[in-house]
Amino acid sequence: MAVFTEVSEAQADDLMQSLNLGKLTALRGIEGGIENTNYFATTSQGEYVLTLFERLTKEQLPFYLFLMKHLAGRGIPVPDPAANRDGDILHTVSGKPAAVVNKLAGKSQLQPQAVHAAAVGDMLARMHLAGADFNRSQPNLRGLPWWNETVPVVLPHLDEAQAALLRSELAFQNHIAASSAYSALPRGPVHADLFRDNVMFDGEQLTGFFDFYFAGVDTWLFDLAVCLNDWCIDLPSGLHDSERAQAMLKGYAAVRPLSAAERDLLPAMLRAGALRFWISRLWDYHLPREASMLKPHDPTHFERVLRGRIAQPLSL
Ligand SMILES: Nc1ncnc2c1ncn2[C@@H]1O[C@H](COP(=O)(O)OP(=O)(O)OP(=O)(O)O)[C@@H](O)[C@H]1O
Ligand SMILES: N[C@@H](CCO)C(=O)O
Repeated sequence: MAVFTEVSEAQADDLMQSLNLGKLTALRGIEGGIENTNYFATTSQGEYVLTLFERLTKEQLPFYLFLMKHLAGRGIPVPDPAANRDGDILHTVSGKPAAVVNKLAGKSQLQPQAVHAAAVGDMLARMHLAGADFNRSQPNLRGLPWWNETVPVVLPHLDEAQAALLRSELAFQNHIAASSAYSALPRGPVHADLFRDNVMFDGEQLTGFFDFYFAGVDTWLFDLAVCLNDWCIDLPSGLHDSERAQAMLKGYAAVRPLSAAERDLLPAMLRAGALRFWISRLWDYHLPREASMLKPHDPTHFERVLRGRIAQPLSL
């Protein structure tokens, strides 16, 4: 259940009418998700998603919402936040910041084949290019500074071998981030959390992707590494699937070829992507927040992925 804040039909109807989206005919709480309150709202005009932001602030939200609007305007299939007569896309419902977006068609593909990985690679590259001239900037709030802050907090919960791995990988990533090769990587707005549950498919056709609330400005290669670490890793073994990875890389490079610096640093960014989600899952697991984390994700999965990425670096 991901309804942390109740919204009445009257409240939702008022909002939908102020957005010129028609009269509310149905309102249904959405069960998935652990961060925000989400409802499907049906009106006389169509189907929408109403989100009340439980943790993100009014200062952080414009970056995500305007990025979605920018990408949607460029034909990227992402939810388009609805504006009121004054052009505002960030609203207030029950005292919480809120947004209304169009409902995307399709469903998640939780057992992807190479064809799905290729479609994600293609779409990710299109998103990177379409976002290149987005005029707002916000860092990836789950990037290196957050890893440096959070590792000492989770270390006491680990056994000796895990703690040694976490410390040494963090040192490696600090070293990489200070290198001139890393500075040469192209960057821009990235999704940073484009896992299987955030992409919709109709058969083999990618129909859209959502959940931009970990987006930020970072290297495009990091975004690709996050996708490779989810779409091209077998569950629950954590083993790399070469066929899906080659398909994703090919799909991406057909739209935006990787530079020499990106090819060189792909193994290091695959490790960075695994480290990022190992840390966040450890943090969520050992330091649960009130009224959230109904079912924390397994941190050991990304420990396995990281060990695999170190033992068998992916070479291009
Ligand atoms: N624009 C959309 N179109 C269709 N379905 C959506 C849309 N936005 C959200 N959903 C549905 O709502 C569910 C929850 O949304 P989401 O994943 O964004 O939750 P969250 O709590 O905000 O984030 P998290 O996944 O990080 O816990 C999704 O799994 C999806 O089924
Ligand atoms: N994709 C994240 C959850 C937050 O969206 C994870 O699997 O740890």
